Amino acid sequence: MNSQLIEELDALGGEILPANLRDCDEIVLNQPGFTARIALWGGHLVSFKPSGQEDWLFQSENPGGQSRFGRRHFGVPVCWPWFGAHSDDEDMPAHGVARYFRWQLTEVGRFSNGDVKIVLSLASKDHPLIEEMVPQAFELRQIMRLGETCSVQLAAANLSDEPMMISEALHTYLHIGDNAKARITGLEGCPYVDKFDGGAVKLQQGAIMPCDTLDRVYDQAPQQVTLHDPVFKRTMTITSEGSQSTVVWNPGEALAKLRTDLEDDEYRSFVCIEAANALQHTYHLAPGELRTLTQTIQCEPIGD
Ligand SMILES: O=P(O)(O)OC[C@H]1O[C@@H](O)[C@H](O)[C@@H](O)[C@@H]1O
Repeated sequence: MNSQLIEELDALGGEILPANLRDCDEIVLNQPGFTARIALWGGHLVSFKPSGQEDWLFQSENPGGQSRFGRRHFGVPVCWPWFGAHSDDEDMPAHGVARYFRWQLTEVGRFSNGDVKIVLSLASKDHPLIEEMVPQAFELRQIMRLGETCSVQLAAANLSDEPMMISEALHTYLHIGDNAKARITGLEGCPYVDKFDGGAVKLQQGAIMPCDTLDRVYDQAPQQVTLHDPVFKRTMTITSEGSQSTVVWNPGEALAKLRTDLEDDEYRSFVCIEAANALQHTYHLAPGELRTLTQTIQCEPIGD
């Protein structure tokens, strides 16, 4: 890794530590107001923990599948260039390739208001296996902005001379005190595809509560959704830009027990609210085109 970047990270109060995640390095940031961790494997923002608060992001205790395409459940995985199963090849891993490769740290600094800026990139040309799996050349960049709020912007460029078919998500695992008590508002009246009910199309009636056994792709969703957590006594506002679908996922008890890459009880401690473009919002990224998808989390305490 470039020594200037390491010096810049050091000046920010950050360091790179060897982690146990696929033996890949992790960036650890210690700031006066928060700590954060970013795994270069998969380019995951793993943890964002403001001082005196519970982490905003969930991390599974389970190390996940140890194969090349083993899944890990924490932080903000990037699903790209496909969301869910591959459209015509069942041997391809779920949710694309971006979360299974090592990203490069390319920039470290601050925004003008003092927020920390970390930029990671993943270029297909640097990974022969990606070139085998995805015919078109591309480059991805994530700009993480960490301060009073926490945001991830994914920028994707098609560097080939053919269009690319894209579905995508920032698959954020939000950390909650108890999924039976947490509630999501903002999606009332939106149509959704219920993946736990054979893809039936339904209309959201009222708030989502409990946050249990949900695998839903919402369409025409507003760009802002709120997660109310009476146990951690906070509300999180999740704002998306560049997203036409909002995915809400919690595996529930039965599915969690079947999974070997998640501990049995962990479904109680997270709900995923994902900024996405999926199903009918799959789109063509033209040669030379760049698109961005952004998700920002804000958090407010709930008084007693
Ligand atoms: O286990 P994975 O591949 O990380 O995916 C978790 C879930 O991610 C959600 O976004 C999908 O809608 C679910 O169908 C999927 O099960």
